Amino acid sequence: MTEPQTIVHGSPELLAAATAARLVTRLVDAQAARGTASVVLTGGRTGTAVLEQLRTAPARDAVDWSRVDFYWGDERFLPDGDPERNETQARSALLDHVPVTPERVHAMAPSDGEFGDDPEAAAEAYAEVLAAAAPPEDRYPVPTFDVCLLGVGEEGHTASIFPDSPAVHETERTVVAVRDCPKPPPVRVSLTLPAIRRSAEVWLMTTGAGKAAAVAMALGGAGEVALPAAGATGRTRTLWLLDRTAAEKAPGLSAVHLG
Ligand SMILES: O=C(O)[C@H](O)[C@@H](O)[C@H](O)[C@H](O)COP(=O)(O)O
Repeated sequence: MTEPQTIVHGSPELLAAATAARLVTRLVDAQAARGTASVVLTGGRTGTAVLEQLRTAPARDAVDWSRVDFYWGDERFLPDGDPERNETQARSALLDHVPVTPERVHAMAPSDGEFGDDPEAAAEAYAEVLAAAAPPEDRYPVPTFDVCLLGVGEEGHTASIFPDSPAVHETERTVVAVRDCPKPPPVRVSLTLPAIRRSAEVWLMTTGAGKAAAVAMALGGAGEVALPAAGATGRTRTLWLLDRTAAEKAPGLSAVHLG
């Protein structure tokens, strides 16, 4: 577990643009080191804004998009192409605009796909996708994602892991179905915290005064059951990327207040 670092940006727009630039550099560095890179995408306004900014970023094509593996931290369990699906929004924001390798875009199954309306089957299938991508020497069925992008909810959820939910108590499975999700739509598929924690770097990105209490609790030592975002840590780096309003209640933020 790495201690969280915090960077505070002057506005949500600046946070999205700066995080897009940060992601370009992270992916380029990974490809320089290994020839490939992997990123876990998130749903939500903030995560999608980052992809929108990435689409028009000047350095965008410093990344060899054909050698990036894309995963999702969670997905709304809806029919293929539904505008509310995180995959649909990510394709519209970025993936349809860069030369990705289709087989390297690892979307979670839709509710009208090969597993039908069975989110448990979709979750098990995605766990198998992760296991197949995991290096055998790691002896853990999840690859070491170079970066896992996550949003944060007002009550501290991240991905589709909500406070005191079955998902936050899950310690064995890497991907679970989520029902009765407090944030609509109610049925989802989500990585669990043990899976998220396999990431080299976890970046939690959030903006707005509505998130300030959750951010303050997470950075103030809250436990993951009450505040699941607090349990989203990377093996080499945990980075909280905030705008000023989301940071306003955080304890002793020694972060650099960037422009
Ligand atoms: O599918 C989802 O809804 C997301 O994965 C979810 O975890 C989201 O990231 C947070 O709810 C923050 O959303 P905002 O960035 O829109 O506040």
